[in-house]
Amino acid sequence: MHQESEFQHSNIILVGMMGTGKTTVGTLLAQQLSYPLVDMDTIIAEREGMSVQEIFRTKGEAYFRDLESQVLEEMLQSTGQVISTGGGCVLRELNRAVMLDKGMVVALTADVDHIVGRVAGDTNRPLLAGDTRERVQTIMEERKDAYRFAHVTVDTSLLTPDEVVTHILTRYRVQAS
Ligand SMILES: Nc1ncnc2c1ncn2[C@@H]1O[C@H](COP(=O)(O)OP(=O)(O)OP(=O)(O)O)[C@@H](O)[C@H]1O
Ligand SMILES: O=C(O)C1=C[C@@H](O)[C@@H](O)[C@H](O)C1
Ligand SMILES: [Mg+2]
Repeated sequence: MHQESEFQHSNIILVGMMGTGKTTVGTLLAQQLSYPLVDMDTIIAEREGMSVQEIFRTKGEAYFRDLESQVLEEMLQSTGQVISTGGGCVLRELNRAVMLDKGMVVALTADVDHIVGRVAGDTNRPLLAGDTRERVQTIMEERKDAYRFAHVTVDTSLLTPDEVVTHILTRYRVQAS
């Protein structure tokens, strides 16, 4: 016996640490639902005409965070979208409140080894510059509570992106009663 999910047709908002698969899973989810995909990092980079890496370097993290909050609020005026947030979007209380109000918030997690394996060699993440493992461990420790506000949490460490999508869609479409 199932009942319609409270979330059906609302936004699906993916949050989580860098490398947990928000962009990858978001792309697949959007395809399956025929929803538009809103990748916040991509929108911010397009608006500024430079990569996230360049924004951090030339304008600083505070500037990026303000822009991120502004874009989030704008994007959440619409419904029926998949939104892949940037990894640090959860750091502001106001961002978390807006997300909870405007969709089903899904936190993707993964253990340090899997994250390091996924992001190794990619230079597009300014906060991971230097010793990647040390940076991932430090940021995960700093943010260990920040991702806990989500409606749903999926540990992606041992799942393929398609399996992560299946978990999310099950929760999105129906709630077991
Ligand atoms: N479940 C998974 N299993 C294996 N590899 C994965 C999985 N999810 C994502 N990946 C791979 O990990 C890398 C990082 O994924 P992705 O860019 O989607 O992460 P992200 O959460 O969007 O990171 P960021 O916060 O930096 O934007 C990509 O190479 C992707 O193919
Ligand atoms: O975790 C973070 O703070 C970040 C994650 C990326 O998605 C980008 O938004 C940026 O590199 C910062
Ligand atoms: Mg991403």
